[in-house]
Amino acid sequence: MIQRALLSVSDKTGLVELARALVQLGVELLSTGGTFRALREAGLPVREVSEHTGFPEMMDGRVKTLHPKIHGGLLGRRGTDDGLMQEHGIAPIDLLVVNLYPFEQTVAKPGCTLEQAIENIDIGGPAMVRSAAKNWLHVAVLTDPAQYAGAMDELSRHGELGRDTRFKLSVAAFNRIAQYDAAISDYLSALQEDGARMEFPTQANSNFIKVQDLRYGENPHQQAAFYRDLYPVPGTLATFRQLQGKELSYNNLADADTALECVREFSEPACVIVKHANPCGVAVADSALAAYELAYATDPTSAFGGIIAFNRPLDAATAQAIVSRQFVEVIMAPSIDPAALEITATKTNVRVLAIPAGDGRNRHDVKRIGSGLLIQTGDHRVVTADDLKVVTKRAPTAAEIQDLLFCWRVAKFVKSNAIVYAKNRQTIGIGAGQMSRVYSAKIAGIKAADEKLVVRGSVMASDAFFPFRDGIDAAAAAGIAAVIQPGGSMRDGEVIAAADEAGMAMVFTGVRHFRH
Ligand SMILES: NC(=O)c1ncn([C@@H]2O[C@H](COP(=O)(O)O)[C@@H](O)[C@H]2O)c1NC=O
Repeated sequence: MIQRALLSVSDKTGLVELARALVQLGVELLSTGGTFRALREAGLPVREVSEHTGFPEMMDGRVKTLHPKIHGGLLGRRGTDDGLMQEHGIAPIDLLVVNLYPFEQTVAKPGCTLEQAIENIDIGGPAMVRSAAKNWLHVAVLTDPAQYAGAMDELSRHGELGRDTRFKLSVAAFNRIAQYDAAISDYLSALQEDGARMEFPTQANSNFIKVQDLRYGENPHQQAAFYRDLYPVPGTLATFRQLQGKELSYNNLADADTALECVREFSEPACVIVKHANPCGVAVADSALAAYELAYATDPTSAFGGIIAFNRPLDAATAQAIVSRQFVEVIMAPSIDPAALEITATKTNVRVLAIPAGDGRNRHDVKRIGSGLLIQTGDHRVVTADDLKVVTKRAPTAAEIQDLLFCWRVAKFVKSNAIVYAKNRQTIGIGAGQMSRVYSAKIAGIKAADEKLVVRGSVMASDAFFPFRDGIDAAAAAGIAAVIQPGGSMRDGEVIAAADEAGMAMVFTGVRHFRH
């Protein structure tokens, strides 16, 4: 039975409704300054904590609830500590409603000072939350207005919050405290003496929320689950809505991430098909359907069972073209037209994801290694025509520049060593993940030949510089007309000479896009 509740909240959403329902159930209310005033103004019977403890709130609210009568009331074991509690005049508190000073929101504001941040570190709130959550067998704790309705419903039906509910609320409370402390630690450990923030703080904390268990990991003998950031960036993969299809697998999600990131590189209608972490076909065209047709044509063999991403809504014609032609694991787009969904529904296994618009990206890339993490800022560098340095006698034509930039954007998402051939903003051969660049170039050529795509007059992107002229010689022999690459090799002179001998145009970006 809940006889007494303490309410102390910064976010007063839903407070009065909750308190009114508690009063109707005969619960005695205790409260701190601002919360007390809000309840009083709503005409509800409530006693101030300071009256209850006989000790005033002081130090601008730094000390309000830090008192044995409060913590004893929250921590006392009913049935074990009753005598002690009576002896010391400690009344049990059965329900705690607390949400904390808005530290996260405060430090997110531009220009937030250290002093403002420090004053928004809640001390008494988390202390009470910990006391109540530890004593979950006897005490219930609400730390989020989103929990109020469910709690009120259960209370009105059963007159109390059951054991299961109290345990879940206790776990949620400790999770909230962990998030809160991580936010404080993140903020302070990134702060430098001059007030600037370090890119990489002295401690890296993480708060990830489980979205779902996965059937298995990369392989069936591995277990897996999918977690998202506590605060996902709008437009990133974790914000997806699955509209139909089988449960997503570990590999689906990993590949979908590459497909989404790649397709968002383009502002015109684009389609990216990913297989085993690499794009196997990418194209830009006047419509999603035309882009899909071209992307598919790059490598139909690999596109089988692929992940297909669009940067435009999925329409019925495109959905029809896909499902009538190929086996596909995942189709993703910013939104899915209802008519397209009717078509994909005929293939019940196909996972269809809507990823709401938003071009946010995670600031950091993280890779787990044995007992450690490698953290880097994301590879968000965009190369434009103005960044290109022509190094050959022949400068690329306007059409070649368009293809070179297209090809370069694709190469950024191909595992190194990456070589991409393209023409008319369609990939026509992709060589990925080889340990030597010349082999990636050979594979790109083989793929184009296998699909009977014409290499002559195409352009080539290389994610890093050519260490020797052999890659250029091979490309020239295949008919490549122009090349984009970072430059910077010791043998750039030889490489440029090879291009000049073949009458090729070559541009340097000065930027490398390794991807491992
Ligand atoms: N100092 C204390 O003893 C203390 N006890 C509760 N608080 C916080 O004070 C806030 C509510 O204050 P008010 O009721 O005055 O609006 C809550 O966010 C609560 O977590 C405290 N504030 C900071 O530590």
